[in-house]
Amino acid sequence: MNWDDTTRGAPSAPGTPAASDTEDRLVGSLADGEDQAVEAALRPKDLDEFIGQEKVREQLDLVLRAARARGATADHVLLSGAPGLGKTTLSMIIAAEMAAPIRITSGPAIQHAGDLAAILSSLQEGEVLFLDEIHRMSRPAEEMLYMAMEDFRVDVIVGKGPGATAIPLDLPPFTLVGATTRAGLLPPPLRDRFGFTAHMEFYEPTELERVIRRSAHLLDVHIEAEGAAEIAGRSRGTPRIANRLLRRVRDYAQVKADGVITREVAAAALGVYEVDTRGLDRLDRAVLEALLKLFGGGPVGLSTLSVAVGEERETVEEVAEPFLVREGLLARTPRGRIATPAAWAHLGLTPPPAAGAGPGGSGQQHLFGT
Ligand SMILES: Nc1ncnc2c1ncn2[C@@H]1O[C@H](COP(=O)(O)OP(=O)(O)OP(=O)(O)O)[C@@H](O)[C@H]1O
Repeated sequence: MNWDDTTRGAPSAPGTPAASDTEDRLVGSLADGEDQAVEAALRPKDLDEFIGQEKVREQLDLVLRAARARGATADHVLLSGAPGLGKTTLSMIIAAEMAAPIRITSGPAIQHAGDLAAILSSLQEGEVLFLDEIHRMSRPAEEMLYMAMEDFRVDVIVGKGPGATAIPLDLPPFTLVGATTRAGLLPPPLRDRFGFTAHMEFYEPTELERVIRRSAHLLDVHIEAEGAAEIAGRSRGTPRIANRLLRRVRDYAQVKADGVITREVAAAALGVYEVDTRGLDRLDRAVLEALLKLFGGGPVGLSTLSVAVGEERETVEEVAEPFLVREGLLARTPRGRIATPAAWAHLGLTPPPAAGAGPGGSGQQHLFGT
């Protein structure tokens, strides 16, 4: 495997999660330094080991088997889905299943067409090129990629201005695996050049339980089924978060218990880290509590809500809200943010009369801020 060392740590750009999602959040979905160090050991190595995503697995299995039977390089693959759902892992599995080497890089690392030409021209026949955050590649690089994907050829421009010449360069057949959190951000000409496109969904708690039990086994941690279920329920549908919570619970079990992760140990450990039964952390709960306790469940404007929580508007909007919306706890409406009945129930509070009717609900006449 060949890691392109410019891959990580590139500046963020529009379309990427807010910086605070990467910083000291146990339930953040982006990889932190510790995740990167242990993830390699926890990655499933083949499709059989890969848990969940049944449809994607079945379809990919067919694509790869057929290519192997033809003795051909596999079609280009586009994987879309939230961070931490297994896109990098699947790209490595594709390479392993095709017995091919893999090169890993990312869109932000390729700012010039020349960067891409250098990578493409050094690929071996059949190699898998994993391009993470493909939607963040520069325009000239993207255009070079069109021809490379379709004709296995690039035009290298030598010189500048009227004297510039395009020198065609043949490439060995390769498989591009592109990953993106937002397939909708890809220009159609790029999207259309992928032979197989898969969207990865958030995982069911039962699938995350299997991820956690498998990881516990690899980390040599003793975990009971109920302990795994407790962690799975708080993992926000994301294997990366499940594995991270498992490591924190393991620490707690080692220091405060006899090393075994039971339901009680998992619940107590995650209580210490302020990750609640649905996977909400301190920030998520602060937003919900302000919405319910200060504004009667809304509607309330984002700016007002952010001031009440003491956070930047962007942090509330980009870090806390997406998960609250996904969980059906908060709704964004043209009149402002509204808590749903599930939010009142989750915080154990009683909605005021005529409140808590959810999006489009009646009786909520007050509008705080904008
Ligand atoms: N289906 C799965 N079964 C078991 N473990 C998984 C699965 N999917 C992901 N994981 C684990 O979750 C962690 C994160 O996965 P991975 O790095 O592949 O996510 P990603 O989607 O590429 O994230 P990013 O977009 O941030 O790069 C890895 O440690 C991997 O082992």
